[in-house]
Amino acid sequence: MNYFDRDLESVHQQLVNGDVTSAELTKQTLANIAAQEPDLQAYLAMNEAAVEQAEAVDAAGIDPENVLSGMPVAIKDNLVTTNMPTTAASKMLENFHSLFNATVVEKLQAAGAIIVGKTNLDEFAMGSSTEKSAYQTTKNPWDLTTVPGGSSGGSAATVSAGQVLASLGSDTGGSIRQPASFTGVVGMKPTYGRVSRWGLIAFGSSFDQVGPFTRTVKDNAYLLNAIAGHDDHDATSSDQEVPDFTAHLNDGVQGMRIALPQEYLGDGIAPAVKDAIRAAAKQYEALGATVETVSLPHAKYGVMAYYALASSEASSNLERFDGIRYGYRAPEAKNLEDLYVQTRSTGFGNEVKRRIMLGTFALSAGSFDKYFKKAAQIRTLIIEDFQKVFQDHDLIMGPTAPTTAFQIGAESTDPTEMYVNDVMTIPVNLAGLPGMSLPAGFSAGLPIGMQLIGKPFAESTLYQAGHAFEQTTDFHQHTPQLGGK
Ligand SMILES: NC(=O)C[C@H](N)C(=O)O
Repeated sequence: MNYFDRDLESVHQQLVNGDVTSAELTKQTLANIAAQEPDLQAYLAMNEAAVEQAEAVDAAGIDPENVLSGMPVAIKDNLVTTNMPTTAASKMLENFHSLFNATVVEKLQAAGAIIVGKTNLDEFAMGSSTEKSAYQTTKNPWDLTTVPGGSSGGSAATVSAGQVLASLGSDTGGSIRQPASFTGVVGMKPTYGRVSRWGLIAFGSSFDQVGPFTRTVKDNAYLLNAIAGHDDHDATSSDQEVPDFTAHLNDGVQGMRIALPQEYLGDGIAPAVKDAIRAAAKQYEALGATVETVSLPHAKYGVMAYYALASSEASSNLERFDGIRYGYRAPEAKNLEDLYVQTRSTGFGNEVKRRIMLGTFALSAGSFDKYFKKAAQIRTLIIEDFQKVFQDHDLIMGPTAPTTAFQIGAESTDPTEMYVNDVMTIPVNLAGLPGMSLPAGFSAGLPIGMQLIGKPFAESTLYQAGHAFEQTTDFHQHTPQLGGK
């Protein structure tokens, strides 16, 4: 059993008709995950109570109005849960159990979704390959020798492998969109503030957003319907009205003004990726949209600004992991200072330590103006670049990542090689805009992702344009290597 060729509505219909119960579906889902887990390594924890929870939904009756009722889903292991451990893929949080659920977890459960397990990530969401997990490297279902992207690699892989129809990830600089691109699924990074961050383990608090992975654009809209909205626990969550994100899916792109930034088809982008995006632009024109080349002149400084700002925020957010309040504690410390040093030296992996040091340096008295302040100024210039383009365009299109999935181990020597993966996703986080990746082609058997970027809170426009593209292409219907097993 897998979910290829199925979507939320079709499975929901089976549940409503009684063709299958949520408990049966959940058992099949768990069995399928267990069978593929030795190859895929997408999960860090399974929900022991999943079947019991599904039985409870069956007993209460599947809600015919809610496609998530009784539906198995997965979540990234940096979203806290009371009934499963939360590690953020760090040794620091080995065996950590939260006393509360993340708001998005509460919302999924309120909708009747069955959270089957928690997916692997780069430690504390720092990375673009899941190789930085302290526990395991998730594989890409399209080619098990390649990475699924990151940091939400487990959430992307489980949907791509047909194990669940939906999962949640988080995106600070590309962590939903880049893995979606690498694994051939749909991934949405909502507008900053659209989804509550309460219970998401903080990395870069002015960037982090939770968002869904799905096989189709419509399914993605359903998931965002379920998780969006203001939350009193998160002061940065917006009180903007939450529309029905499925409402405009069939409106098409006739008359839509799409911008294609020249910088997004420049040096460093693989030729096959550029070709796929040019073909997608033609497709949009054929569907009645106009596509115009524009410029985002400061986008190229985005990666530098991000690594100063996000690392600064990380250095502050990760201060709490001191060996006393949470998780891991070094066993043989001589005194308090030694406890801090030993705990943090052995509890954090190298990439996390690198970011903490980078951030601490950028925030230090002698460097603040030179790095942090400069980066904040670049952030403003990038926001202004987008504002200018959006004065006379409805959305921006381009590649999600410069390449398709790379080999495991390929980018492990120079950390900055990994950082440039996010060159086209990071500006979107710097500006707080919504961005979505969807399948737009293949190169040597590996998926290529297209990124659509919208105005603040215009996720509906992205879904509308994404759905129009998906309806006229079949990239989302291909089955990965692992699916043949
Ligand atoms: N968290 C993210 O969005 C991933 C990004 N590649 C980073 O390492 O910061």
